[in-house]
Amino acid sequence: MLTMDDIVRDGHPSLRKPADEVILPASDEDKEILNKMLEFVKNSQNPELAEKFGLRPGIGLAAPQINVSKRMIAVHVHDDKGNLYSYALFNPKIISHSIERAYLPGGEGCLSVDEQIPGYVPRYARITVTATNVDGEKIKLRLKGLPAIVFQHEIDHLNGVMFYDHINKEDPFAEIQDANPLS
Ligand SMILES: OCN(O)CCCc1ccccc1
Ligand code: NI
Repeated sequence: MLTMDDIVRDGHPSLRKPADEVILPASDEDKEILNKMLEFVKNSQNPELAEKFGLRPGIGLAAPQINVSKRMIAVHVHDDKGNLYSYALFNPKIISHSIERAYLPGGEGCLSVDEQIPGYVPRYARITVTATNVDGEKIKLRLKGLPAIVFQHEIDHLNGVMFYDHINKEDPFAEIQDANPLS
């Protein structure tokens, strides 16, 4: 199983390198890696396992964070209605998005960033994502709320972008145009 020892930290070149498209159909190795990524995210949200293995809770993970420069992400998060969004995806792509933006009033964190970096991270409020799941099926997702935020955070990782790149350097908590804070 993956642990925090497998997660590279800010400053590691993999976090700033655009990741490569996964050749489909995916190899058994790539499927194994992606399944382990989703398992890590689920484990990190299990208090017993997180405690036992020293896992920092996370709602997503991108392959560059485990030093695999491939376009693979895992997400395991509930929206504000309690719907579960649990996905292990190859080559996710945002094909359209709202003009309206959204942000988490408490800011964001990252398993690859050990310190807190305060500030609003402006994201699109709604996105449409296409991808191929770990079973090889093409999927299209229309996302809003926290799931939309997480997917953007993970897809940023595939493009070498970190959450704090989006924070206003002059005033981290400056008002964001056309944006609503997620409750
Ligand atoms: O890349 C995954 N990761 O570092 C774990 C935290 C993910 C995350 C945290 C806050 C808002 C959106 C996404
Ligand atoms: Ni992250």
